[in-house]
Amino acid sequence: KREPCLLETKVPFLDSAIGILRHRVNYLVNLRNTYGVSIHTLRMPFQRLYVVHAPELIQFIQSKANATTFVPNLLDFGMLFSGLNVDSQRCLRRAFGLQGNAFTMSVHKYLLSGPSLKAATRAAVDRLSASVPNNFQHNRQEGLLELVRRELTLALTGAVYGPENPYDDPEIEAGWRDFVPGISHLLYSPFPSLTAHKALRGRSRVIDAFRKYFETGGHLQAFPMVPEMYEMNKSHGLTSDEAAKMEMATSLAMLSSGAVTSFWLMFHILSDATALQNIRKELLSIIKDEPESAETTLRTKMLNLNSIKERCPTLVAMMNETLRYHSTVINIKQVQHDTTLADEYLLKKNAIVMIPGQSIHHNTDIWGPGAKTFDHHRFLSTESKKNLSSTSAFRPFGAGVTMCPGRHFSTNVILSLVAMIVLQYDVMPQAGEWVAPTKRNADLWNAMPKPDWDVGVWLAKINEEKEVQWKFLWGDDAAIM
Ligand code: HEM
Repeated sequence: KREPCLLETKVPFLDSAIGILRHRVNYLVNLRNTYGVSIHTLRMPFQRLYVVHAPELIQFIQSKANATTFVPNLLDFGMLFSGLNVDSQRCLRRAFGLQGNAFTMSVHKYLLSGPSLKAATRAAVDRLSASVPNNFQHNRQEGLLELVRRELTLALTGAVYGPENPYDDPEIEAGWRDFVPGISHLLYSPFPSLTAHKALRGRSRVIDAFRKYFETGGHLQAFPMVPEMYEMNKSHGLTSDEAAKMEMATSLAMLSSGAVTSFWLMFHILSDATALQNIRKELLSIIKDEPESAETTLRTKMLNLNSIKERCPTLVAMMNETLRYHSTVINIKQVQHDTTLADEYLLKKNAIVMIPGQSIHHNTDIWGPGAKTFDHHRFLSTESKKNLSSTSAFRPFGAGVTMCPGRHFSTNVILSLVAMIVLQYDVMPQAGEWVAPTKRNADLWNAMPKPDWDVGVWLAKINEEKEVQWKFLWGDDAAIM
């Protein structure tokens, strides 16, 4: 009786499974909207789930005092979809317990801040500035998601895996794309080998490529994070082949949300003429003309992308609003022992606590009456900006010790890609007008929802810029001044 109330119990144990299958990412938020509860229980076969919606309860769960009661556990998720064998799983559980894994530790060490974050960002930006002019051709027609996805995949993986990046091979990139839709099957299907056959074949192709990459020393030329986590996994007893599989976890963290975020950000910018104009104006105000050289007749314009966060408030505000408005993040923690939350709710040992980000991001008490609409001005106001630093209000990257350590790397690279596109191209909808795709089929496990269909666009190089040669770089902070 003291447990949070149980909702939807027409068919015991199966209501929730059916609800998730039918409504996917919207299921938990629909329940909150229907019943208006702060916390409730869902019963799944062999598992109790508590879904927490109220900011004050979330604060209790996240408090330092409760850090050992509510423990995140991403290791199981990583091991499940990377296909590690039982011995390797045992090794990693023994080595790390619930304290992350070699991958999460290395990302925290290398990408969270400092010179290594700068080096990784710079490597990704260099790749983008070389590839955008080749792939974004005048008059090209393609899906917007597909355009940004390919650019980001090659830039992010290139920066991390170095010159021998397995994803440079289109076959391997296609293998990854085949694999991603299978993740939901690995999580929920009793027979993934039957229901996700194509996805598992794609995974094998990617893993084989990584085996070869490590065997031939490709990792020795990579960002130091890669050899470090490989060696760490081997030192805990994984064979080389099994350690290579853990790159599925790195790839998923790196690739699952960035392209979708860029798609929605681009969509909102392009479909709002005022926003687009303001963003172009802000970017143009920080461009420098390079001194003319005898070698070329083109004018060279240089943009230090490192200054965007300081000098382009509208672009940054739209990025934050894209994350707030669209995020489908669900934080998952495991209850370590029977406990009473906020002196009221009994939570049982081994149950899973789920915190849907949308309950917070669309909460009118926090964000005002317009919480459920996209507002490109929202984060220009001081009041809303204050909320950015509170994970009880803004949590697209999670919260606490497991808060996404790749958040700065990904925002740096996404903002850079968007700046390169809007400065050089007019991007028009093939359909004649911008129509936002629905997100009904988005995956429950992804922090950002993929659109149900891609939006066909038509690229036109901006006329004035035909005579211009662009130089995009990620400079030192001092260069901003
Ligand atoms: C827009 C892009 C991204 C979004 C929205 C995003 C979101 C998230 C979220 C919601 C979590 C779970 C946090 C929690 O449980 O509290 C997470 C964890 C993580 N992310 Fe990201 N992420 C992005 C990009 C990246 C990139 C590019 C990398 C790495 C290169 C990365 C690496 C990680 C890692 C290692 C974790 C696990 C942290 C831990 O357990 O300690 N992410 N991310």
